[in-house]
Amino acid sequence: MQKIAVIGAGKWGSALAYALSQKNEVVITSRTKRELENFVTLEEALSCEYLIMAIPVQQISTWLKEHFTFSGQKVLVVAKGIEASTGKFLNEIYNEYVPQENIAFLTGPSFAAEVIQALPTALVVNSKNKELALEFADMFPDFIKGYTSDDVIGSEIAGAYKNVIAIAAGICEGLKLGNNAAAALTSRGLVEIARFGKQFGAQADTFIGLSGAGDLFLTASSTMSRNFRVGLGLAAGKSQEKILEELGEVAEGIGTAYALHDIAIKHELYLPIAKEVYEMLEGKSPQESLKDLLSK
Ligand SMILES: NC(=O)C1=CN([C@@H]2O[C@H](COP(=O)(O)OP(=O)(O)OC[C@H]3O[C@@H](n4cnc5c(N)ncnc54)[C@H](OP(=O)(O)O)[C@@H]3O)[C@@H](O)[C@H]2O)C=CC1
Ligand SMILES: O=C(CO)COP(=O)(O)O
Repeated sequence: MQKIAVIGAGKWGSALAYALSQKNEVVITSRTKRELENFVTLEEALSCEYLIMAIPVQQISTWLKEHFTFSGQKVLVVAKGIEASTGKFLNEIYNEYVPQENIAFLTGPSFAAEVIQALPTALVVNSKNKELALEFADMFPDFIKGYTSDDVIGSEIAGAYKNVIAIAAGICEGLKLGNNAAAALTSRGLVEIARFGKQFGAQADTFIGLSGAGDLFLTASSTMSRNFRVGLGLAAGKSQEKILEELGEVAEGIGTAYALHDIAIKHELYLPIAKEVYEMLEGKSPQESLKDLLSK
């Protein structure tokens, strides 16, 4: 039995702690203390051989700098997003602290609320170290089908970018533009993600699999998605602050839209949906943005 520590007891960290505890010994820690039997100090968590990192992307650089020293741990990063302040991908951030052979990234369509009910789910463990990917995939319980991939950058881009497309899809729904418009937006979103991924060396197949189309279709079609709900809020004319206050949870698509905006300028990339999401977050009218995206 493996001893695993989950770091970050939010929705996803808690759901994964539950899932992994079916076959392994699991402890959990978080910034805010919880009254849980298996809640431990950060120091104790960091001494475990396996770490599940569930801290959101926009906070992770500071957290790693303040708290993390590598001592041989095997790390599975489960967040999805791109750092807004630097445009760095998660694997670039973590690679400053953890060697490539010790790190893996989790992607795929997976609402925490369904994982915690033990509903059937398929996930992908992505790592340059195939043995490590298999080791993590093997830790999942029967209700989670674990796949592996070595396309770290492709799966990471897919997982991060779909949150931005989900915001656009939420706006489309909020504005009642219909099913045709939603399908157009989602499929064009997938093309936009894949084109962006190609620029950074991703494998094309990743985008039609679980990490790409799978997670995009889930997130861009359900009010269970926080990012989709951000879109609904924007369509209703709410401010970013008000939306986040009502949400009470992280929505990585916001920071990622800002990151994509900077990356697009730096690399001169055409990212039409991400650009409109960024502009709506900056105050452009959703009606105007969706018209620019969907009309001639
Ligand atoms: N929820 C889901 O269905 C899924 C989420 N993800 C991804 O997982 C990541 C986490 O999401 P989720 O758990 O849902 O988010 P939540 O909003 O539920 O929880 C956020 C977590 O981050 C911790 N946190 C926030 N800021 C800091 C900080 N400055 N230092 C340390 N810890 C901090 C919080 O700690 P505390 O509460 O102790 O203060 C909390 O544990 C995101 O990247 C998300 O995109 C991926 C797949 C599915
Ligand atoms: O990544 C997710 C599902 O795979 C969760 O999406 P939200 O953060 O939009 O809820």
